[in-house]
Amino acid sequence: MTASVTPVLSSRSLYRFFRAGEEETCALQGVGLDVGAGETVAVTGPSGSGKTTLLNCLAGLDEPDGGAVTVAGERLSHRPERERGRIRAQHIGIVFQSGNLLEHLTVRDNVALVQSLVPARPRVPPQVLLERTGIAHRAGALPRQLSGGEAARAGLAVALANTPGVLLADEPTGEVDGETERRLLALLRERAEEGTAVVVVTHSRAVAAVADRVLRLRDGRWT
Ligand SMILES: Nc1ncnc2c1ncn2[C@@H]1O[C@H](COP(=O)(O)OP(=O)(O)OP(=O)(O)O)[C@@H](O)[C@H]1O
Repeated sequence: MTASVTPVLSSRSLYRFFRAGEEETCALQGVGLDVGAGETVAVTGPSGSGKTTLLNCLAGLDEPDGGAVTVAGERLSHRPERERGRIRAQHIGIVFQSGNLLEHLTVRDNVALVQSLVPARPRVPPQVLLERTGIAHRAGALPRQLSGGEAARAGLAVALANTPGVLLADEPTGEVDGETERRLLALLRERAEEGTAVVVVTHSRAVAAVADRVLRLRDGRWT
């Protein structure tokens, strides 16, 4: 897959520090990244190397202490939360380990809610999306009634609900069996082929194998 010339997602020299008492951790130390439309980038690295911190900054869920994030030509970092929320809803789908499902809504209604946030967007009907992610049979279930693998599939359906230009996924296949992993990977590839820029944090070789580029973080820097 060849990336387009203009990146859909960019980070420039990202820094993020965490302070706990006397101790300071430099979770990100000048991380740059450009991801083009249709490109899939896998981010690997040991525990504590900064992968989740990077994804949080790329999603606008966390603010970097230095550097900038740009999505679809708009600066995402160092903007009020309300504006970051708007940019996220328009351009970014997120699959996080902590889950992206609202507990009081069924799987189907979680998808429908996300789609209602940006009404003008062309998109796949919820039922079709749930079938493609292999979770249609649990459409009426609440998140707490799902197994880990089912929750992963439902989470991907929600992340893809608005046909986002950027998909950020933290270990999306962490809790699924081999067959489900193949199915989710096929879906990620399909989205990338339709033009989505995908960044996936993973320890899985199968996931890294389908990526166009595999980047490795260590101590908050690319190695
Ligand atoms: N909110 C926080 N407060 C203090 N330190 C933090 C915070 N979040 C992350 N860190 C520290 O920043 C570093 C990077 O953490 P991060 O979660 O990004 O790593 P990771 O590569 O995703 O790890 P894992 O593979 O174990 O999920 C770690 O040393 C972690 O302890």
